[in-house]
Amino acid sequence: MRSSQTIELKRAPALAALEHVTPGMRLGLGTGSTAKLFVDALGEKVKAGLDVVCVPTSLATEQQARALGIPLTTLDDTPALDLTVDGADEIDPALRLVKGGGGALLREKIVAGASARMIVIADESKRVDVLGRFPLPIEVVRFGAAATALRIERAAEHFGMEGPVRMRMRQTGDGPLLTDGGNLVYDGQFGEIPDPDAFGEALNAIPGVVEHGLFLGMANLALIGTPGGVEEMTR
Ligand SMILES: O=C[C@H](O)[C@H](O)[C@H](O)COP(=O)(O)O
Repeated sequence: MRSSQTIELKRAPALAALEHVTPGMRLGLGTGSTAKLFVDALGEKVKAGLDVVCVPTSLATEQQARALGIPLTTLDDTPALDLTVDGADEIDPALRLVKGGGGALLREKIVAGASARMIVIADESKRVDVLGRFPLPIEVVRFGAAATALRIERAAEHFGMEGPVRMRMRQTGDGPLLTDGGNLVYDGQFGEIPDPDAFGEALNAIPGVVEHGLFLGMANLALIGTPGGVEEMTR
C-alpha cells in the first residue's frame, strides 16, 4: 500500500473522532502519527472558534498543539477529562490495546485513565485477533534495568511466552531511548499474549516496571480506517 493511502486510512478515523468533540470539552490528546492528524484537525476547529482545553500525552504532542494555538492545561489543574483520542499499535476484538510504539505509554495511560471516555483511532493494519504481534513496550526505571528485564522475561515464561525483551535504542543510534519521564523502554517480543489481564498484573508487580503498554478496559470506541470507510468497534 502506498504511504499516501496509509495516511488517508489514518486521517479518516481522525476526522471521524472530531465529530465526538463538543464545545467546552476537556480533552486528552494522544501521541503518534494518527493522533497527530487528529490534533491537526482539532487545531483547525479551534482556529474556527471551538472552545476546548487539552492535556497532551507527550512533549511532541504538546509542541504540536501549542504551535496550532490549541489551549492547553495539565492534569494538576484539570484532573478529570471528558474524552481522550489516541492511536494504538494493536486493537483486539474486545478493544484491548497495545500502545507505546512511540514511547509515550505512561503519559498516555495516565491521561486515558483520567478521561471519562477513550476513542482509539487507527488504520485497519492495527486490528488483530490476539494481542502480541507488535512487541509489547514496557517502561522501566534506569536503576537495575537489566535485572528488571530478566524478571519480565521470567514473568512471560510463566505464561508460556518466550522471546527476547530488548532495550529500545534511539533511532539515531546514540544510546538508549529515554521517555518523556526519563525512563527506558523495553520491547517484549512475546508473540501472542494468551491472558493480557493476568500478564498485565504480573508486569505491574515487578519492581522497576513503571508501566506496560497493555491498555485493558480503557477504550470505549475504536474508529478504524478501511478502504471502504471508517468502521466502528465498541465493547
Ligand atoms: O507511544 C506511542 C503511542 O502509543 C501511539 O499512539 C502508538 O504507537 C500508535 O502510533 P501510530 O498512530 O503512529 O501508529
